This record gives sequence, C-alpha cells and structure tokens, in this order.
Amino acid sequence: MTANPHIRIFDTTLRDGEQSPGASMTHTEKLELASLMEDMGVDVIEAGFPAASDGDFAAVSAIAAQSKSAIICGLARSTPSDIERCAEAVKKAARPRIHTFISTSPVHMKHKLKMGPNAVLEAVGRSVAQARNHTDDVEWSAEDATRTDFDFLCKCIDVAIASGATTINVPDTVGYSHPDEYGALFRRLIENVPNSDKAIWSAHCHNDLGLAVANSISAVANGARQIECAINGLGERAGNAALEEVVMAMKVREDTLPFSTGINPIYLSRASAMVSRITGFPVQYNKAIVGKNAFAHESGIHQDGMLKNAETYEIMKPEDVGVAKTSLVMGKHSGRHAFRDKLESMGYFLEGDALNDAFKRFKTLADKKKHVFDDDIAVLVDDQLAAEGERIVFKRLRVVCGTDGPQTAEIDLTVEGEEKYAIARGNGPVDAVFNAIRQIVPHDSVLDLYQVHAVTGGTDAQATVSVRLNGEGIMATGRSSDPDTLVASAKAYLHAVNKLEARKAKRKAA
Ligand SMILES: CC(=O)SCCNC(=O)CCNC(=O)[C@H](O)C(C)(C)COP(=O)(O)OP(=O)(O)OC[C@H]1O[C@@H](n2cnc3c(N)ncnc32)[C@H](O)[C@@H]1OP(=O)(O)O
Ligand SMILES: CC(C)C(=O)C(=O)O
Ligand SMILES: [Mg+2]
Repeated sequence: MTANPHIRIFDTTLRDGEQSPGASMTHTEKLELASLMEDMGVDVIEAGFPAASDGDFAAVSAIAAQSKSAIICGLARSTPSDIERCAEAVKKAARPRIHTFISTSPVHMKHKLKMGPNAVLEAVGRSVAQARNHTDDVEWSAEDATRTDFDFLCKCIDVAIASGATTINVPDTVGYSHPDEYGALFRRLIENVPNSDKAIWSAHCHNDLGLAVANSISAVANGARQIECAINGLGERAGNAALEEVVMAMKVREDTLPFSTGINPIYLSRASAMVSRITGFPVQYNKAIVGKNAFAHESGIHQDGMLKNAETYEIMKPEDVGVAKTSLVMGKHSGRHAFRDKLESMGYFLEGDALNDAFKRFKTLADKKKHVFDDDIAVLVDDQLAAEGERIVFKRLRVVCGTDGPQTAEIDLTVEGEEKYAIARGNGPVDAVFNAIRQIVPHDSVLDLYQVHAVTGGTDAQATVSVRLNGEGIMATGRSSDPDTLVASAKAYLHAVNKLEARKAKRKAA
C-alpha cells in the first residue's frame, strides 16, 4: 500500500491574516503564534512582509531565528529592494523561503501595475533569479491568477520555473473561482506548463464567495500539493481558506480525499482560541471545527441519538481537535433522555413522576429563558424536592405594579388540596404578594429576612429569593427560584410558612 501524498500546509495567518483590517498583532504575539504553528506541524509559516515596515521585518527575523524545523517564509514584491529585505529577514531560519509575486491578470497589469505583459514576464524572471541568489527555496505567485489569460499564465509560470522557482502558487486572489473551475485550472496548468513536475503546485484561495476551502480541496484533487490557509480563515476581506477546515476535510474524508498533512489536529482548537484572543475577532458560533457549537447539540432527537451513539450526529471526535467533549446543551428543544442524563451527571437520580414533573418544569423554564444552566436545573429540582409533601401549594400569581399603584396581588393556592384565592394590596408588589398569602394562611410570624439574588447571568437570569419567618420563637427559611422575582418571592414565602407550620406541629406533638 502506498502512503497518501503529503499536502504541505502553508500558514499565512501572520501575513495575509494580518492584512485583515483590525487584525494587527504585536511582535510577542507573532512569536507565540509561530511557535504554536511549529508545534502543530505547519510545514511553511509565512511570517510577514518584511518590506512593509521595520516592525514586520523584526517579527519575520525573530520568527526565523526561533524556528526549529518549519520553513520560514517572507513575502516580497518583484522589486529588488523588497527581495533583499525579505532575504535579510528570513536568513536566520534553518529553512528560509522567499515568496515573490506579481499580478498577471489584465485588470491588475493595466490599472494597478501600469505594466504590459512583456514587462511583467521580465519581472518574473528577474525577481525569481534574484531570490534564488539567497536561497534555493523560492515560491512564485501569479497574483489574480484566476482572472488571468491561460496562455499568458502558462508563459509566466514557465519563466518562473526556468528561473528557479520551486513552488508555484496559483492564487484565487479575489475569491472569484469555484471548485470545478479552480480544479480544472490546476489540471490544465500541470499538463501544459513545461517542467511542471519541477515545482510544487500551491493553492491560495480567498473566501469572497464562501468557496475558499472547497476550491483548495479541488486544487489538491487536481495536483496541488500545498495549501495556503489561515487559522480561523483570517485574511483579506472575507478571509483565506480556514486551516482547520482543510486539514479536517482531508482527515475525515480520507476515503475520497486520499491525502495526508503533518498537522496534529489536537492543536486546532487551541490555535483558533489563540488567534481569536490576539486579534480580538470572535469565532462565529457555528464555525466548522472550532466554533462553540461545532460539537454542541440542543435538540432532543439529536441528543437522544448522541447518547445512544455519537456517530449518529458527529463525523469527528471533539477530543481529536482539542475540544474537551461534546456538550448536550439544555434548552427548549431538549428531550427527556438528555434531561435525565444531565440530572444524573449532577447527582440527581429521579424516576417516574418525579422525573416527569421535573422535566415539565424544565420545559416551562426553557420556554422563558434563553440559556438554561446547570445551576438553573439544580434549583429547579431542589425546589421540587422541597415542595413535595407541603401542605400549602402555590398555583398562580398575578401582580399589578408600576408607578401608578396601588400595587395589587391576586394569588391562587391549594391548602391541603382545597383551592383558595385571595387579592390584596401592599406597600409595593412584594408586600402585596405576602399580604395575599396571609389572607389565605393567617399567621403571626414576623418577616425577618427577604433577600433576592440572580442564580445565573443576564436579564433573563433566574432569581433566587430567600425568606426567613420568625413565629413563636421558631425560625424557618424558605427559598425558591424563578425567572419572575415575584413568583420566586411567593414560593419562598410559602416554603417558609410550610416549614414553620411543620415545626410548630412537631413542637406541639412533643
Ligand atoms: C494579494 C496580496 O495580498 S498582495 C500583498 C499585500 N500586502 C501588502 O500590501 C503589505 C503591506 N504593504 C505595505 O506596507 C506597502 O504597500 C508597501 C511597503 C509594500 C509599499 O508601499 P508604497 O511604496 O508606499 O506603495 P503603495 O502601497 O502605495 O503602492 C504599491 C506599489 O507597489 C506596486 N506593486 C504592487 N504589487 C507589486 C508587485 N508584486 N511587484 C512590484 N510592484 C508591485 C504598485 O503598482 C504600486 O506601485 P507605484 O507606487 O509605482 O504605483
Ligand atoms: C500574495 C498572494 C499570494 C496573495 O495573497 C493573493 O494573491 O491573494
Ligand atoms: Mg491572499
């Protein structure tokens, strides 16, 4: 059996990625990222554009100096001064590469470079030869290759290879191509360019139409052996092909994409988090491989499938890409299987009616609340367990409050199974609620403490209310939680009344 062809992963997060508006990185951050890239197994690190600034030059030089085994590459225009500066910056690397480029499309040559095709051809030969004077690893790129006349592109590449280029990059600079077309371009170029076997062919795709990863994969299927990509798909405009996506596409679909890379995917999650932290660009929740939701399931049918066998809804293992584990997120789409599993993981073992009741209460809460956290579930179950066997049971509450007053509360309770209703006013909504309860359950105890705090964050957080009553020297504290603070208050008060009554009865019996 022959080994799968090796696809070189060329990471341009530090060069094309940094060109993304707002993504500038400090010297130290660049070194930190380059070091992680080496650990991860990146073959070529494009560390920057040394002629761009003294800062860029210093960063490329430092990355070259700290490098161990990866190729360290700098980008240069075809101008002699850019190439000299780049050569100087990468020279300390164990494996230095100069990457030089010039545009070849009619629109770029005419309007941007203001050069004719012959002048461009001359620049290709001269720049590659100059770069070869410094290193035997020279990459040449035809900027805007996908909008370039095919015959002219072939001529340029022919000259680049003849002048010593060892890697030929065919960028889809403006993200214009689509997979069939881009793959066919590689096939045609490799078939038509003389000495095409003397160079490694490289894909560099932008994501303006959301096709960067698909185009890169198509290039590989048609002869490319290097993919230029960036962590989190960072890069000019809509970005470059995302490194984590191209790597995992080839790994997961090795059956139809028989290629290998040197990347250890366990680092993918960490690399993504590092780039996000450094640039301040958040990772989209539904981003493939590294998004917060890439291994999270909320809907009941999927959660049930996942609990039975993870292969039902996951095509790769989260731990393979450095994500601790799949998360079954509890929300309004969750089902009973996942709810029970969650409870058990939190140490609650409910069965039968208790489980059904808790599940019903959980669904009611999830309908009201966007995020149901473990703490929310804990108080929900604790409340239910505490309420079991209580004499006075809360049913319904309606409160009128606001600036115009009077604050009024209407409450429905059952006392030993018998339905009771009361309406009362108060000095504020909480007072009105407690007065209404007192009408149904008259008692002499005094309110010692009333405290509210949020269980979880956000304006939809559950409020936990604690109420302490003191009657005839006996104290009882009630506690309850609900997204509605007044409902939590009523339930906490009743919880305390129930406890107080039970304690008084115990004392009498003693
Ligand atoms: C598709 C890509 O990603 S290309 C890489 C993009 N990266 C960058 O631009 C890196 C950051 N750039 C910079 O710091 C600056 O643009 C520099 C230092 C490179 C050049 O700065 P300046 O000399 O002020 O030129 P400016 O950026 O305004 O214009 C670019 C010049 O380079 C020319 N040019 C562009 N590409 C090339 C090329 N590959 N080879 C030769 N000349 C080129 C343009 O025609 C223009 O020339 P002109 O001044 O004669 O009109
Ligand atoms: C400089 C080249 C490789 C580039 O970034 C592009 O064409 O997108
Ligand atoms: Mg680019």
